[in-house]
Amino acid sequence: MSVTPPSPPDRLYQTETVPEDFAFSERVVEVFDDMLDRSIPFYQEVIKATARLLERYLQPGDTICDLGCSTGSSLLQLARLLEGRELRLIGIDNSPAMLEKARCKATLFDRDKQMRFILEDITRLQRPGTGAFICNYTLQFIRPIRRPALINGLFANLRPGGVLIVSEKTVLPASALNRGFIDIYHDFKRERGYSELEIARKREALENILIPFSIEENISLLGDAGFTPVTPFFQWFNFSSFIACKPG
Ligand SMILES: C[S@@+](CC[C@H](N)C(=O)[O-])C[C@H]1O[C@@H](n2cnc3c(N)ncnc32)[C@H](O)[C@@H]1O
Ligand SMILES: O=C(O)C(=O)C[C@]1(C(=O)O)C=C[C@@H](O)C=C1
Repeated sequence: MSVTPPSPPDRLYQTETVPEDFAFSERVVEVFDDMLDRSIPFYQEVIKATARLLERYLQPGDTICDLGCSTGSSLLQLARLLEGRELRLIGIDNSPAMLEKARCKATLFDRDKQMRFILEDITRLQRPGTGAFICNYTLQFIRPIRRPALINGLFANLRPGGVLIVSEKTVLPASALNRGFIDIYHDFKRERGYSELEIARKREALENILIPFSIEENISLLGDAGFTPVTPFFQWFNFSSFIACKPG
């Protein structure tokens, strides 16, 4: 079961005008839950896998901080999957429109007492003693040059024994296989009702905005910050999820 109320269908890229650069604008927020549902392979499965990992690592009283929480779908699902555990749930995003929607959804599902949504830039975050950070499909929107400082900051803000979960779109550099993975991803989108034109226009809008790293680059980024072990726990073609542990 998903804890997402129906969102209007994502038809943003059906129009013929030249697409603007992708941004988390009010137009995107409006259709965002439908967009994620139809654009991120195994989105719900990754949240379930994350819950399975977190229940093994977290301690009573721990805080889970979801970075780039958008409309709060992951935190709402985690609240349900980790029901009965004494955890504090915090969602952080720098889009007021996303947070407004997240707060409405939390109220709608009677979870508003259990979680807080905070307007903040994740590159300036100060939350020492956090038990787990989740950074799903968000790092790819941070300029590559700023990623090491962000990850170093997350390492510093985790308590010893804490974990960071990262999910990202990835790239296979200089590889013909990369083209194949992208084609398979576009088939996935087509099967979910996106037209050729919508797929092409979204791709253009995301150019230079969503900058994917390879699996190896993500692992190095996390390892260089001091996380060990670092390992993927999920992969579907050009989408991967990693767990990175701060030694206890
Ligand atoms: C693709 S969405 C993340 C999806 C979400 N994590 C989930 O799994 O449902 C990326 C989010 O990151 C947020 N974001 C991008 N840069 C940010 C920053 N520097 N600080 C905080 N949030 C940021 C955007 O507003 C957007 O809501
Ligand atoms: O539509 C795509 O091509 C995507 O990469 C999906 C993706 C993502 O992975 O973050 C891109 C933008 C939106 O934030 C939602 C999903």
